[in-house]
Amino acid sequence: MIQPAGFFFFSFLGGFRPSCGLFSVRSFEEIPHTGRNSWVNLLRFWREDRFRHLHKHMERTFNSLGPIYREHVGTQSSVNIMLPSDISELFRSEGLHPRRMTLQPWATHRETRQHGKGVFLKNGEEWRADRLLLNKEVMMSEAVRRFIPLLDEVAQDFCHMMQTKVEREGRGERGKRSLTINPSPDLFRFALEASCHVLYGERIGLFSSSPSLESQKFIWAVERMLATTPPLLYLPHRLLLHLGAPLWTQHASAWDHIFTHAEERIQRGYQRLSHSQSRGPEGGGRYKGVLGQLMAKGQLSLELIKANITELMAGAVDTTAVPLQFALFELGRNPEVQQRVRQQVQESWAQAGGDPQKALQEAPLLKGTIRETLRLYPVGTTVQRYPVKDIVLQNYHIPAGTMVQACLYPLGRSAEVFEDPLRFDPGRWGKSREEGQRGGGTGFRSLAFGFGARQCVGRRIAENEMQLLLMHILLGFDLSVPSSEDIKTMCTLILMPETPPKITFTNFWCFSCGNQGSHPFFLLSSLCCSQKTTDSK
Ligand code: HEM
Repeated sequence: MIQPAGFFFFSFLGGFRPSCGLFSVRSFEEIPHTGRNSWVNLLRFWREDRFRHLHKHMERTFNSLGPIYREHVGTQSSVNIMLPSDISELFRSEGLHPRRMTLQPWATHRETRQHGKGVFLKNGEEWRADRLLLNKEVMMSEAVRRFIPLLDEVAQDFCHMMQTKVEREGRGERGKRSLTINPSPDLFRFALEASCHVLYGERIGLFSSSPSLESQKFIWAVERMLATTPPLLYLPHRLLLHLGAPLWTQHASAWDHIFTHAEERIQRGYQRLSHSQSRGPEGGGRYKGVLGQLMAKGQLSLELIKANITELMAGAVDTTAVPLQFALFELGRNPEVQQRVRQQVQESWAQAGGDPQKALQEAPLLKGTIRETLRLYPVGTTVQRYPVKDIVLQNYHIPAGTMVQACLYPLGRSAEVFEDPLRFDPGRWGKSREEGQRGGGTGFRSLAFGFGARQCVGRRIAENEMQLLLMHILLGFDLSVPSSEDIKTMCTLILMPETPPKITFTNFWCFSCGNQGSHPFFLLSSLCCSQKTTDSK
């Protein structure tokens, strides 16, 4: 069994202590709870619309019951925690194959519809072996180096599309035109275009004047799947399935659409790959996306490749499009922060000589911006684990197999964990661990992508995709917001704004030569023009 580095050392220090001299461990039953009757609790959830505001409900409950509580709602029971020290203890006790709560309705759907039955339900060593093969194509630095240019191309195209829009529809004098829009639909298109480029190695033309209806339908299907999942987690969904409940029907048809979309693209990718292989070595040199890599290597069966690509596609769009909305909003309402990040980005881009990966490496505030956004607005509000051995949290005994949830929304906004928690400060992540972060230094504060063997497999795609887009936006536009009031949020399966925020984009312009934003040297006209002179030599 493979364990994270340091596991044995930590388990030796912090393993389960049934009771120790000074204070004895309290029983599981003594953990504060929100009510023992899970069906009464479920009714309360429905009545008070708590599914939509689960993150706020958790925050309130921690405030009233303390840093650990039990909750029983419908078919789900969990122990909820929020302090980094407890979360680190939980992750130390995870096995190789924690079951993930969110996959249950999906798994039932797959079983009943006979879609590659069982493919997603692999566990243990078998699952781990597949995941390691997948990691090579999406997580390892060699893979990241290959797909960054693809993401960069889409990010630059997004900015050109936006520039044209601002010039055409914006107000103000030439060179400083502004346009206030809800960027959400464009960000969804960006996320889908970027993930298709990386996964299938092909562009799907979503920035063209007539983007395909098929792609828009895919975006709607993912939204519907996410929105219908939370209630299904708390209800006996096999029963719903047999009753033909509308919620279940919507959920199932959304999944069917996602599977069909992925199936068609995979089929096309497969044909392209066979075609290029038949043309001999000269056809095989170009990077063909994750799908092409997996097919060319042939280590996973076609069934498994399909399953993994479908899962990646389903997880790829909303997860990045939504935090980008929050990031633009926070940068827009914090102009000094925006200027600090922009300055770093300008310098790093100027020094990187057009190499996007180098530019990102030299601009840590961009990474800080993403971390800070996900601290305040975690896409997934919880990370769940089933410990494989008994553990002690807050001096309560937690039996192996209990579902324990690390609650990221209350964690990210806790004054016990973060100094001035509501301040948007990308710089806090570059500081030494103790600065800007409270409560001792075990880490486990930035957990938006989960942790360990089962952490988000799309993490590197997501981080680079979001950073590249923000980099080009900051190079090309000044951002502001018409209203700096806090955004009201709601939970579907992911945390999102109740109403997408409006953002004002103002084009930058070099007054000397007329170069427009997104040009690396746009602001300092001397740099812009000197670059032109150098180029023309
Ligand atoms: C800001 C963006 C994203 C966030 C915050 C995020 C967050 C997460 C989290 C918390 C998990 C569960 C991890 C755990 O239990 O330890 C997860 C799993 C997963 N994510 Fe992401 N994700 C993001 C973007 C993406 C993208 C872009 C993709 C696909 C390209 C993706 C695909 C997946 C998949 C397939 C899993 C399941 C992995 C497994 O169980 O093996 N995610 N994600």
